[in-house]
Amino acid sequence: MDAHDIFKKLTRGVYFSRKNVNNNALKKEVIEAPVQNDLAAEFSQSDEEGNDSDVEQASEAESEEDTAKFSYINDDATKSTEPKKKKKKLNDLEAKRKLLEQEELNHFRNVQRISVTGKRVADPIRTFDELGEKYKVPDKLVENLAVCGYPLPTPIQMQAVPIMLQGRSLMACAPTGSGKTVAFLLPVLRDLKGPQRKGFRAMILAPTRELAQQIYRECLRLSEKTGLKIHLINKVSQAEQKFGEKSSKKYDILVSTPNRICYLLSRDPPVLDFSQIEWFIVDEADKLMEEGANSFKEQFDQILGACTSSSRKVALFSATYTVPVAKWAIRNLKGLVRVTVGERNAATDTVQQDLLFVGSESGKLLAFRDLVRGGLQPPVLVFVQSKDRAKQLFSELIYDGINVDVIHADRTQKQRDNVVKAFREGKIWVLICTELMGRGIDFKGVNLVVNYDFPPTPISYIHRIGRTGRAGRPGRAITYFTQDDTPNLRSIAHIIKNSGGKVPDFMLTLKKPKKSERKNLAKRAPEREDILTVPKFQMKRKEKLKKMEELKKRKGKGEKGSADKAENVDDPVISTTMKKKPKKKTFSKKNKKPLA
Ligand SMILES: Nc1ncnc2c1ncn2[C@@H]1O[C@H](COP(=O)(O)OP(=O)(O)OP(=O)(O)O)[C@@H](O)[C@H]1O
Repeated sequence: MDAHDIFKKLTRGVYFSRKNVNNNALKKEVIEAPVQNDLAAEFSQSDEEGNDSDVEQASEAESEEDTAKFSYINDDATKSTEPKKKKKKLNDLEAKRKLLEQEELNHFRNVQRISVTGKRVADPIRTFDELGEKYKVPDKLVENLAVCGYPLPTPIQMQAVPIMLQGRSLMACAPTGSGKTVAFLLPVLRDLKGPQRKGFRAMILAPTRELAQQIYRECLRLSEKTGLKIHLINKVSQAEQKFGEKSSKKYDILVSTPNRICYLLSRDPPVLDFSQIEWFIVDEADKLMEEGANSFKEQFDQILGACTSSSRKVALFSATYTVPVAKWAIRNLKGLVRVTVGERNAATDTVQQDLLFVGSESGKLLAFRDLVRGGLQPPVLVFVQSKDRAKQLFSELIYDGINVDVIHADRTQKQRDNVVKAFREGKIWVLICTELMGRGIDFKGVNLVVNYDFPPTPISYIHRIGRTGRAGRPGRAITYFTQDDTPNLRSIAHIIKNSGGKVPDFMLTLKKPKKSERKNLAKRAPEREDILTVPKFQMKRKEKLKKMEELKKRKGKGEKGSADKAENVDDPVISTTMKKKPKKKTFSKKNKKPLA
């Protein structure tokens, strides 16, 4: 008879329960025993999530160990613990494997500077080839990516594409020029699974016509040979004729600006039908959802309201993050995932940024001429705060013999198209523009952005300077400022510092402007002296003559029809000019000479 048998005899009839056992002694034993799951030790250095699960596992192990002790009095105890131990070992191995995977995933996201918020978020992809295996993305689409010259996904593509392929709504923020267009086009093209003649199933909204055109072109390139039909509303008058009841059924994807769509939706009967829309994509979401006078919010709500399908998903993309958009998304989008690449509201770190104090308005012109004299590397984009100032600067630079042109909302669609095309083709070296070109436009290889007029908001600064330094290329941005620009100087200095640039210390400690002051600046740019080198009295005579000529011309013409107006209302700045009679101005390019 061994000790075990003696113990059994002595304790016959005694019932053991958890209460009867000396808990403290038992616990001590469990803790001091070589814990079977060595995970706790191994992952003690892991992140918060890992540690949490370690704690859970340790307590699970503890309770299982307890059970083993109590079952000791049972005759069959030894037999029954065997499979349990095996199962536990398997569970532990599985848990260990999962933890390792999670660790590796977290590390990968950290390296790519991807952060995600949401439940059960899809893992990021490392290569485009993975899309075929995991998400059944057709070979054709993957081949098109290679043809476009995209060998590997950018961080936003790595994470946004699988999330959208999971069928989840998304709010994505990633730096300017980081490939957000492909990030939303690719999953949409996969999800629509070829043409179906059901009418529009995806819609992409952009704030300006130029950006809508650019997205349309990228969509055509990526959807090559998929059979999907994409439509860009260029002219509302044409669209009205085009979208009869049947003809609109043949298109799968619509790309447009909000005003054009709203105009067509408000026709009686409505020219567009959005009841089949599955994907509602908003590029530059913070711009399109901005509240206040001259904003797009009303149009945004109207369009979203027309997308009545229960399977509708929404994806919001921008380089800048605003709290109202995040709040709206959290409140309205089921199963939302939020993705941010890098720091929120940061400038691209591939752009070398400089701030230059120019003293006065005339100092800006001197500084720009100095820049040209020192050698300018085209293409160059120059931002000013208004159409009038764009025209003034153009008149100055054209007489300097600079190969320059100008784009703003007063120019006709044809003129705007021609200018963009010429700039893309390198026929224009310096392009003067307004906020109209500040967002989304992807001119390949812009070497320099000049903020001739200080940006109205830090957000505008990030987008404007993001026209250079795109897709990992280096770029440069110079921002002129005068005493009048001090209110926003502090925030912009911080943006420069945060992206690795150097700024004088005093700028970082300038007084913070009041909220009301910032709001006013965002709404209305400061009054500035005209851009001119000709004495003022000569200019006034010239202006009088010009105005008289314009009056004569206008008398000969009637007002434009409402459809024409809808063509010309891409951005809020333009819509304010709708009330005025259209001015027409043509620019002589006779004096254009290439840069010396
Ligand atoms: N995977 C990729 N590999 C290399 N280049 C890419 C890749 N994806 C996109 N690009 C290129 O990167 C450039 C910028 O892309 P895109 O215009 O989509 O940027 P974005 O993030 O939308 O910028 P913005 O915020 O200014 O609108 C484009 O010229 C595009 O062709």
